[in-house]
Amino acid sequence: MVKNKRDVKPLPRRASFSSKRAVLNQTITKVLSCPASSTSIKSNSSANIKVVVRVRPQSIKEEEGNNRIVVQVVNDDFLIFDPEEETQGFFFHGVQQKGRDLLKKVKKNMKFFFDKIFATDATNSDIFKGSTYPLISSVMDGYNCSVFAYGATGAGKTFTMTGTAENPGITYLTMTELFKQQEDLSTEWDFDLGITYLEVYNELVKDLLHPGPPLNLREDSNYGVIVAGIKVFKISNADELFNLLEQGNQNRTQHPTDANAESSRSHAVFQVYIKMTRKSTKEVRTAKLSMIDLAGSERGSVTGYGGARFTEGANINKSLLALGNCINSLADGQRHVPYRDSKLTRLLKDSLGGNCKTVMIANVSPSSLSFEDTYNTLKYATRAKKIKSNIHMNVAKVDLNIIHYVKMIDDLTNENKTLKQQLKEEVDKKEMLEKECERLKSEVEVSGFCADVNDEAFDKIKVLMQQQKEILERQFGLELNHDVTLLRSCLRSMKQKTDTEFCYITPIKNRIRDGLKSDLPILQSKENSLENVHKDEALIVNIDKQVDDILSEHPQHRQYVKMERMKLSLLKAKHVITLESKQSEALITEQKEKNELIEKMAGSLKYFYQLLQGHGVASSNITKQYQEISQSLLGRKHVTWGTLPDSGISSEASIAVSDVEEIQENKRKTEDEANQTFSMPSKPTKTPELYRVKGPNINFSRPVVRKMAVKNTNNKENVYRKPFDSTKTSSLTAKSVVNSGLKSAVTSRPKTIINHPRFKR
Ligand SMILES: Nc1ncnc2c1ncn2[C@@H]1O[C@H](COP(=O)(O)OP(=O)(O)OP(=O)(O)O)[C@@H](O)[C@H]1O
Repeated sequence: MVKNKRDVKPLPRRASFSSKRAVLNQTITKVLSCPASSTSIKSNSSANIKVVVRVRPQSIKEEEGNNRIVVQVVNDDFLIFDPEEETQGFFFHGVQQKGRDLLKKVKKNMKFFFDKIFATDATNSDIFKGSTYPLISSVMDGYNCSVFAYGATGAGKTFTMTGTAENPGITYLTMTELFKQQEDLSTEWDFDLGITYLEVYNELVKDLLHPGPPLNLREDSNYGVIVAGIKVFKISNADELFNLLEQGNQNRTQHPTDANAESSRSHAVFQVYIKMTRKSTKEVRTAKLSMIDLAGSERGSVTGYGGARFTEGANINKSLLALGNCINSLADGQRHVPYRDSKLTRLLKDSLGGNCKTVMIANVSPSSLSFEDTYNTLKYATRAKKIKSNIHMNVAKVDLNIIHYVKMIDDLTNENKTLKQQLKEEVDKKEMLEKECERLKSEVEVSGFCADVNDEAFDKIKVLMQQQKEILERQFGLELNHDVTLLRSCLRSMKQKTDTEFCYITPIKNRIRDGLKSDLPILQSKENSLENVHKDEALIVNIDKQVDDILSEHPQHRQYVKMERMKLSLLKAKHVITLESKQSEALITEQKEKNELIEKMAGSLKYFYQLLQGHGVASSNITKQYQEISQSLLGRKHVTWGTLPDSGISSEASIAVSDVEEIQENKRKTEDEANQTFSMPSKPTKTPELYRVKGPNINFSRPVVRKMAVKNTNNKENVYRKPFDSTKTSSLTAKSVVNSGLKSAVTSRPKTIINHPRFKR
């Protein structure tokens, strides 16, 4: 039983939470161990706002005034407002009259139905179980959700949302459950969680956790209305939340009024941003959970205040009126909804008519003292029931066209085959070089020449041969370093591109084009160091010429020169072997990673196909494509469909490397295709203009909650870097650059060395 506001325990926004933490934790544990209510929010693409009504107990004042009870809760979804009293008959001079007592007011006796009705004995944990508990799994599935408490001043909104230390409100209960579910899912998902807490007071938006000047609202195509400059706090457990809530509530504007001793004079909006990344597939889900404690509406006469308090009240009423108008427009299905009439309605735009599962908690007093307020609240709540919102999961890959997956898997499979073939060639080449090395070694031994000649020509030859050796050694060092680094960096950047873009819809053309830009600096550096190598090569040729000239005059030194040149050849052969084996190593690693990637993609493909199927949007074409790709992977080795926990299929599949010709044919086709499709500039003359990339990223470290990018049904295309100007292009193509990076690293350099005139000798 509620006494007067001043008689009941203080609300936590003024109480010290820390001292009551222990009691509270026990209560929470009890609350959360109770089974959840059967109320459920269905994950339809279109859902009505769920409306629950909470009737608070009478306050002492109401009780003492012996006021009539005007709300009769009949069962958990039906109540009668202003019920008929027991008919006792109307007697006049002891005689029962036929008509009714005209002095008595006619009762409204109105029947209201809601999704759930909580009578006066309901606790906050009951409200939690019947309202926000079902929302939590929706949040985890990537749906935006919101809950707001609506009602007249003193109707129990803050008690419901914030509660007391003994009877914690649903904000705390919801967050505790959210953390619990987060922990349960932590083996499969990585979580990023941030919160904001703000108030709208006198039409000004203020950060409650980081007080400062008023903040502005901005529209974001993905996240609807966002608050520019609000500070997002990262939290990882309920305790941290507790402190922040306490801190925020301290900052909330609150003044006593006649109607409510601790009346909240502002609308408080608590928001949680969640980003979930599936560890296995890198699927990203984002969701926003908003919990709103509205300021109470009041009649000027009831508050009994003038001046600042009156302005306050007028602003509250103005924003609530705007809210009522929005509710009416949405309920009537009107195209224009006046969200812009107040800051509150702009903030609630998402929750009311956007991509959001919403629960409205209508708080009412049962006493006839609040007759009008209760009646209005029930009427608005009834209107709100009619609002439908279009909801969708904020899952980065749900709208991925399955054909892209098929193409990506095909590409990777082909690439894998090519890599295997290259690897085989490298191994063969290495064997050949080792044999050549042995041969040269034995030749040197057989020649058995010992240079003891001591004349000027011989000294000159000696110096020149020594110079040549030094140049070659420097060249080898450079080549080894450069080619291996280049190959590694090419492979790494290719892998990064595939990995990061694995989970978004990215037209392959754009993806490769973007990737090329990052390869350009590497190609540039390759060009530079190749220039040095060419200079060295010219020097070597020059030295050779000088030696040959000397030999023509002093043929007696031919034997010595031959031996020295053989030594150099031996040196080159060893160098090539080292280079080959380093490159083979990198290729083996790359091949392993490609296999893993194919395996991951196979798992993702299955998961998303099931997801589409679950949502009833897997068309026969998609099903056919899916079956084709799964057929082509089944029966091949190393592709395990069971990478996702629910995949069910555990058969092993292979990516066969059977036909070298087929591989080359495929590669040729792909290159032709890429050549026809696009080209790129010969030089990165200026930094390409960057465009906003919409992706499911939440940058909590930034002060502004910007673009918590989620794919929007209206906005399916990602925005990429500005395409290159096709008029300024060279004949380089995506594939050719990536391939040439690879090819040159893998094959060109060794070939250059083997074909070098000195080496051939
Ligand atoms: N279900 C309840 N059980 C016990 N006490 C309650 C309940 N609901 C509300 N109260 C008490 O009623 C008083 C008014 O509640 P509360 O401050 O939550 O109203 P409010 O709707 O937030 O008002 P305002 O809009 O003016 O801030 C408080 O003292 C609160 O403790």
